[in-house]
Amino acid sequence: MSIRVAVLGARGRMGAQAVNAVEGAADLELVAAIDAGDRLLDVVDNGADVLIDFTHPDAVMGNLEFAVEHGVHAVVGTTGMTQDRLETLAGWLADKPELGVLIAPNFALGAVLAMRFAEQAARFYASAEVIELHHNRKADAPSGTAGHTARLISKARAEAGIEPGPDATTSEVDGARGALVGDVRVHSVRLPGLIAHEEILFGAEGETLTIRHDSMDRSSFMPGVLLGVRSIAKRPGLTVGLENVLEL
Ligand SMILES: NC(=O)C1=CN([C@@H]2O[C@H](COP(=O)(O)OP(=O)(O)OC[C@H]3O[C@@H](n4cnc5c(N)ncnc54)[C@H](OP(=O)(O)O)[C@@H]3O)[C@@H](O)[C@H]2O)C=CC1
Ligand SMILES: O=C(O)C1=N[C@H](C(=O)O)C[C@H](O)C1
Repeated sequence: MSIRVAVLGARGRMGAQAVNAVEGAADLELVAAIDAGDRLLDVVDNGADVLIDFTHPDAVMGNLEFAVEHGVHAVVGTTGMTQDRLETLAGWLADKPELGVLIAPNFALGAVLAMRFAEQAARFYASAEVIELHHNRKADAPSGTAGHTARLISKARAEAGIEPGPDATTSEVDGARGALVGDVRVHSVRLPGLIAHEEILFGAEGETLTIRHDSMDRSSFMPGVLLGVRSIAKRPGLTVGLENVLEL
């Protein structure tokens, strides 16, 4: 039996890709393609098992409240999922123990691996910075991926008892040293021509390590999205990060 899927944000850059990916998968059936202003109840009326959300940070929590209320599993790529939001979502899910929600800051395999590699490197380097580069139509900065990467590095360093490395800056034009996420500096670049790119830089005496990932095409996110859709019914509760599904 096929998995019945609804796509939210269906006319957007990612939603349109997700619609095509679902339509191209023999074991999935697209039952609703919904964008801003469309009728959300079609998700339920058309019997969706799983919804995919690629909408907007301002819309995603409302969509998730709806999904949980109506017993629809959710696979979420939309950014803006702060710790407060994750706690709220976990609270909603506590009343629906059979339901699964996957929040993935990045569905591209290479990006997930890059984050894992950065987490592993973090305990060996006191100094680390993240540069993320995206298309100039992106609403949020820093990217969800960069935020997640920075938090992973901060946590790994703290667990290893490492303080962030020295920085002699005493005079700064506002923003020149980037934004602090945890205790990691994150720098955001926005340019037409880019899709989604991230560099994680580590420095120590006499050496640097750079981990870089590039999504050249939004199709790079689709295998991860489909994996999420196929596995979410077997993962009740809240899962944050595709690395957990991949068992990295
Ligand atoms: N996790 C991952 O791997 C990835 C995540 N993303 C994230 O996905 C999100 C979407 O990105 P992208 O596709 O580039 O953005 P787009 O702006 O191209 O698409 C978003 C779409 O969602 C629509 N929308 C807004 N509100 C609602 C709503 N309440 N219900 C249904 N549809 C709605 C928008 O309509 P309108 O324009 O009319 O508002 C638009 O068509 C972003 O947060 C982005 O960071 C992106 C790439 C990969
Ligand atoms: O908006 C995008 O394009 C992307 N958003 C996600 C993010 O903010 O990390 C994932 C990827 O970087 C593309």
